[in-house]
Parts: sequence; structure tokens; C-alpha cells
Amino acid sequence: MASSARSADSSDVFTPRSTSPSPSVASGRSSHRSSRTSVSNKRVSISSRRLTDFNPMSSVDVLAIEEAMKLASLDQHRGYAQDHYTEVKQDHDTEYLKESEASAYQVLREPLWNKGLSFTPEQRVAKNLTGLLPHAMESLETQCARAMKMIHSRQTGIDKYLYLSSVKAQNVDLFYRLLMDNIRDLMPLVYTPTIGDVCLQYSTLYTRPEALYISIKQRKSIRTMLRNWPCPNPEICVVTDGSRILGLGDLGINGVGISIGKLALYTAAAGIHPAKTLPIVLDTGTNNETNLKDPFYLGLRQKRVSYAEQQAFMDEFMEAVKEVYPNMVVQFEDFDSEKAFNYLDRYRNNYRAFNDDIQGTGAVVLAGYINAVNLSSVPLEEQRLVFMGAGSAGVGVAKQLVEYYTRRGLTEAEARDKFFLVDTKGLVTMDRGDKLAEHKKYFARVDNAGHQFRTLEEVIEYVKPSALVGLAATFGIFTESVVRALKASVDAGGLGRRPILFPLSNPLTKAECTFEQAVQWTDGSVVFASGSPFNSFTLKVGGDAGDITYHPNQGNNVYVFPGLGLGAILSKATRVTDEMVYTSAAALAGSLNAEEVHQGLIYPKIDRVRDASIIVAREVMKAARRDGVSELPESLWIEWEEWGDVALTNYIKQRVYNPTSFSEAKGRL
Ligand SMILES: NC(=O)C1=CN([C@@H]2O[C@H](COP(=O)(O)OP(=O)(O)OC[C@H]3O[C@@H](n4cnc5c(N)ncnc54)[C@H](O)[C@@H]3O)[C@@H](O)[C@H]2O)C=CC1
Ligand SMILES: CC(=O)C(=O)O
Ligand SMILES: [Mg+2]
Repeated sequence: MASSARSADSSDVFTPRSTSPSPSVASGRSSHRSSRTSVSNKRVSISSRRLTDFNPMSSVDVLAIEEAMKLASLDQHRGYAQDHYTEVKQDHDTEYLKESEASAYQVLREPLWNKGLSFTPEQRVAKNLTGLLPHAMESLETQCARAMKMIHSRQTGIDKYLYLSSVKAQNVDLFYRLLMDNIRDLMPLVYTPTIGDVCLQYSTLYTRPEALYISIKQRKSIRTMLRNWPCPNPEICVVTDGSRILGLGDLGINGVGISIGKLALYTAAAGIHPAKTLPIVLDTGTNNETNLKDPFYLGLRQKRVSYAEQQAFMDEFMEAVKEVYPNMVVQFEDFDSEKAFNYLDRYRNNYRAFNDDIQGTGAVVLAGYINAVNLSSVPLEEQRLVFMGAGSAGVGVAKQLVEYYTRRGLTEAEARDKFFLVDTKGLVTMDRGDKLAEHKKYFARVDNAGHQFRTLEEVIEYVKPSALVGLAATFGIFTESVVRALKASVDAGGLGRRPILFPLSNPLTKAECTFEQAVQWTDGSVVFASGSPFNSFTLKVGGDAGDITYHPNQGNNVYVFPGLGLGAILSKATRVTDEMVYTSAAALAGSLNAEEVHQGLIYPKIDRVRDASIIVAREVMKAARRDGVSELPESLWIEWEEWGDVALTNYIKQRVYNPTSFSEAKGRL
């Protein structure tokens, strides 16, 4: 962080690590790092030659691509031959370059220090910046207005993303002010849906490192690589192996875009300091043929290793994390479903870890469901739910809802009975004749009397559901006949009842139906939430009634993971417990303001995601305390018990990052 790095106790927050902070060092982060990587100098120069020689955006001619392929294959051999399963030893000093010791050039080049045109005249003199900047001094707001103008001038989502990314590479405070103040417009760029396109093309769009890239071939050096991260003591990491990125399948190392995007939202939506976030991709190969044939693909050019081999690698990774960054919370993201469930079970009791797709999604959908049931006029006990998709998200959500029902007085069997999960083969039943994946067995029906239901229409006809949830990553699978059948089954229960329809798959190209379709096919009665954002929809009614505008909800785990992570960090939780996850859902459900309730929404508006995250974090902290996993001093808890939520909320607010013009950005964890 540029500004808190300047405060007296900033050594823990400040970023670049260096052995030689002399003025002769050319620039900020990259120069410090290269000064310490003499062991692998040769490898570094080979890969940088590849990156600079070929501008991926312009090299469309065949010759350039052939040449690139030749060089890429050379690079692969040379690079990996050197560190194949051997440890690359590097010395790690614990000194970090201080901003006060940095040259003016370094201050401007370090994105965590650079304040752009917001440097005051006094700061410009003190830091020898006079003449290096235009004379004008501007507030962050003015710089944001300029940046928004530039974003609007770009035509495609990717181009807008690239512009934003370049802002982040130059001025972190500006990037986050921009994102926080324009979250409705910009979140769809740094997150779903645009991040899906970015991940698909990550290796081609690549311009600079933004994450830790840990390949299984470097497994002996995991600790070294973790220590190489230039910001000291990161507190939250999002780690993926790229095996199931959004609904786009196995993207290999290209999936790192999702770790980067989610961590940008940890900062924008919950105020975790950017210098405390660490995106990680574990490269264990890819089964994506397009990637394997792509000359620019940056990951290991091999098929994925076996589950057993990856398991051993994962064990080593988790142990290394605990040793190098013992306080860091680990968010597992977008692992394919078998690994997602296995790793959650394996690590949840011994590490500060949670799975976003299982638990974060479970919590966010539960929150939306609690509010949707109220709007639907179908009593909680009468609800019956069909889930299209029985993967990590589908099963994770259904289990979270079962917990809700049991807390409401149902037995576990009664609660489970409300859920009908459907996958590519139809309704999941015990006697379907195929080998059920372990995670599906809990919900496999045994009351189907030998009958199998292959299509969604058949399932709806059989179940007569009140709610339909889509987590199948299949575009358009909620057809008109499916949605009308859902509405008919709800209408049959009585007048004024409303169907709950949640097409939650990401990105938009995988949404089970659109918002407009949902409104049209239910004659406007739908209670709707989608994974990626849709625009409001105006139905032209004509006549005296006038037009009616319908507002969608975004049911995305972005409403939960930032607050859950922040709560886990601030409470110094040794584990992320089920109670903490459940509480995050209950807190989110109760976080709507009067206007949002009046508008019939089930989630807070996305512009209020930060308010919601603070509430979620506060309640998660209290849940950690109830579960006995908070390592905060007892005296603090006694104080908060005495003074109540206001005091705890203030404690959180004082610790969140909030870049402002001309002054130190507030907040550090
Ligand atoms: N809105 C949100 O916050 C979240 C949304 N998701 C989305 O949920 C989707 C699924 O994620 P995971 O469960 O992790 O994936 P997964 O791959 O583990 O599961 C997908 C499931 O859908 C089923 N399926 C696929 N095609 C189908 C079809 N044509 N008909 C019926 N079933 C079909 C598969 O059999 C499998 O059970 C993805 O698009 C992901 O982006 C995931 C997490 C959070
Ligand atoms: C939102 C999210 O985590 C997913 O689609 O996988
Ligand atoms: Mg995910």
C-alpha cells in the first residue's frame, strides 16, 4: 500500500523485498526480485525474451506463430530441465525496502506507493518528485473520472479489463478507489462475466506476473516460492489448480485470472489491504487440448497428473503455507468437484481454510433463499427444491440449505427429503445404475420406486417444485417449457404464490436462462437471482398500466467470501468452522436496508457490498468466538460484549483499506 506503508509501523505492510535498495537499482519490484534470483538468471532471461519478443495482440501472421511455437518449445525444455524436482535454493533476507529509502523513480514505479497526481506539493519536494509529474495536483476522484472516461471509450470487455489492469499495475490506490466507487460497472470486468473471457485467453493477454505460479515440477521449492512473494505476511490467498474455472472447465494455469479477480474483490468489497492478498495457481498440467496446442500457453505442457500425485503435492503445499505464512487464510477456488470436496475434508480441521464454491456459494444461496421464501408466499415447510447440477456448488448449496431446515426444527431426513438433484443422467437416485460420485450419494433419492426421471421436465412433473436452482454450467437449460412448468406447479398451490428461480452458473454464457426470459415466462411473478449480473428489464405493458421495470438479484458468492475471509482474519480464527459459514449466510440475509426490502430484493444492491461484508465479517468474528477458535485476546471480547456491535463494527472499520486523496490510506490488518 502506498500510504500506510509510510506510517511508522509500516514495516509489516510495505511491499518490495530487497537486498540492495541503492539508487542505482533501476525500478521497484522487478529490480529487487531480479537482484535475488541469480540462481535462475538464465531461466528468467529466456522467458522474458519470449514475452517481449512477441506481442501476442499483434502477431497474427503464421510465420510469427510458427516462430513462437519453436521458441516456446525451446523455452519449455530449458526452463523445466533446470528445476525438475530439485530445490532452487535462494537466500531470503527479511529486510524490506522502505519507501523513505527509495529513489523518486522507485516511488513512482511501485504501484503500492505511487499516488499519481495526488502527491501534494510537500510530498513532491520531500520525495524529489518535482518535475517528474505534471504540475497539476488532482484528487483521486478526478483521476477516477479520467479513468472512467477511458474505460467508456473502449469497446470490448477485454479492452476495458486491460485498461483497468494497467491502472492497477501503476497505482493501486487509484485502481481500488475506481473499483470501489464504480463497483456496479466495474465488477463485471474484474470478475464474472469478463474474467471468464480473460481466463480463456490469459496466456495470450499476459503482460506481467500478478500471482504465484507454482508448478508440480517445482514441488521441492514451494517454501522458497512462497517466500519470494514480495509483500510480507499475506493474510489471505485464493488458490486454484484451474481444473474447473467458472463453468468453463479445465483452463490450466490460465485459471489464475479467477484468483486475481477474487482477491481484487477481497479488497474492494471487504477492505482487506491489497498488500495482504496473494493469488496462487498450482500448475499440475491441463487436459485442455486448446491450451496444450497454444504456442503462448504459459503452463506445463502436459496432461494433468493423477489425483494421487496431486494429493501429495497439495499436502506439501498446505504444509509449506502453514510454515511460511502461519496466519494466512486459504480459500480453495474452482477445483474440480472431486478435489474440491476431498481437499475441504482433508484440510478444514488443521488449516485456516475454506472452499468458496462449496461453502461460500452455500452461504450466499442460503441467504437469498431465506429472503426469497418470504417473497414467494410458499411457506418454508411446503417448499420443494430441484437442483440442476450436482457438483461442488450444487451439493454445497443443498447441504447448506439442509442445515438451515434442521435449525428450523426439521429432522435431517425431513430436510434432505426436500431436495431433488439432477445431473447429466437425470434425477440422482440410488438405483440409477451408474456409479455415483461420492459427493452425490447423500442426496441420491431412494423413494423413486424404481422409476428413473431423465429430463428436467419429467423431474418437475414428478416433484412439483417451488424452487429451481441452476448450477449445471449449461446455457439455456431452463427452457420456456421448464420455467412454465415450474410456475404451473407453484400456481397450483394457491393464488399469489411466486416461483423461485436461480440460474446461478457463470459466466453469462453458461447461465441457465436470462432474466428477461424468467420474467416473461412467469408473467413477472419470478423471484430471481443469477450468478452473473443481468440488467433490469422493462416490460412494455401499454395502456393505463404503464411499463413495469423488474430488477434482478445477483446470487454470487462475492456477497460472502470477502466478509467471511475478513472475519476469519480479524478474529484470528484457527479454523473456518461450519458455524462461521452458516452465520455468514444469516448475516447477509439480514443486511438489506429498508429501500432494498421495499424493492423486493433478496440481496443488498451490489453498490452496498462493502456494507454487507462488514456485517458478515462482524457476525463471522462472533461465530469464531462462540466456537472457541478465535485467538484474539479475551479482553477485547469482554469489551465488545459490553459495548455491543457498534464497538466491534468500529474495530473492523478502523482496519479496512480505504484509499483517499492527499492523505494516508486508512486501514491495515
Ligand atoms: N453463483 C455463484 O456464486 C457460483 C456459481 N457457480 C457456478 O456453478 C456452476 C457449476 O459449478 P460446480 O458445481 O463447481 O461444477 P461441477 O462441474 O462440479 O458440477 C456441474 C454439475 O452439473 C451437471 N451438469 C452438467 N451439464 C448438465 C446438463 N446438461 N444437465 C444436467 N446436469 C448437468 C454435472 O453432472 C455436475 O453435476 C459453474 O458454472 C459455476 O460457475 C459455482 C460457484 C459459485
Ligand atoms: C462464482 C464462482 O465462484 C464460480 O462461478 O465458480
Ligand atoms: Mg468459484
